[in-house]
Amino acid sequence: MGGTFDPIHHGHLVAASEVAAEFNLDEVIFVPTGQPWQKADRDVSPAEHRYLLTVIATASNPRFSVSRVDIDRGGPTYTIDTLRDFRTMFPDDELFFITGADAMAQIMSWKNVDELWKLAHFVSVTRPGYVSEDFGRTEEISLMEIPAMAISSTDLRDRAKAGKPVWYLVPDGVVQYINKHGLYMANPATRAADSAMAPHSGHTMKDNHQEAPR
Ligand SMILES: Nc1ncnc2c1ncn2[C@@H]1O[C@H](COP(=O)(O)OP(=O)(O)OP(=O)(O)O)[C@@H](O)[C@H]1O
Ligand SMILES: O=C(O)c1ccc[n+]([C@@H]2O[C@H](COP(=O)([O-])O)[C@@H](O)[C@H]2O)c1
Repeated sequence: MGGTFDPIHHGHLVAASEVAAEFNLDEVIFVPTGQPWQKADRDVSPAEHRYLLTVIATASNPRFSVSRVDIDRGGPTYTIDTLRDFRTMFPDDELFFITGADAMAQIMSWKNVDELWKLAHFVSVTRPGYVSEDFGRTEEISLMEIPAMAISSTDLRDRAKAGKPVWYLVPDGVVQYINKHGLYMANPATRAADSAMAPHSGHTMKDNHQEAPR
């Protein structure tokens, strides 16, 4: 399952879990993007933060793991490269690529799209607000309904910036990592000061800090 994961949230995790159960997958490998070229018009957090957030969020599930291939390759991330790398790493395995309906709707704009179908079977899960589409490629794309999770990373970043809670929309460890590193804050100077702070220093950041639920 590829994604920018800025930050990873329960929508991603439920999608992965549902597809793993439905298709009897041995493992779901989360692949954070290096440079998501179709998001070049917006700020994307450094890959190392997104990678660690993904590791934290998936750590409790023995069938979940995280790959650095797209980050370590460098340059813009194309799924054609991801799948070629995975085919090399797992020559005898059946490969699936998990997307949400919004990502699937854009797939015809992806690099070398005609070759993608030969490298993996695509599973597109439902996502609130988007229409599921298989472009008539019923052999290559499975559409799957999952419990509706109206969560997006964009909304989470906006909430964190506005000082609204993100608790329970993401795993607890993701909230703690966001706090520790001051991710998505309005003021980068404040972010640098906060990320240098030791945990439990007594400092409170009323505008940005995610207060723990009481
Ligand atoms: N709530 C969700 N339900 C189902 N699929 C999702 C959901 N959120 C994301 N996905 C899918 O997960 C993959 C990675 O998504 P991505 O990391 O871009 O998250 P996002 O929430 O869409 O981020 P952003 O709001 O920053 O664009 C994509 O295939 C996307 O369609
Ligand atoms: O290959 C492409 O050209 C391409 C274009 C856009 C997105 N993708 C992949 O789609 C996955 C979801 O992307 P995103 O931007 O929704 O996080 C992620 O693995 C991206 O690398 C791939």
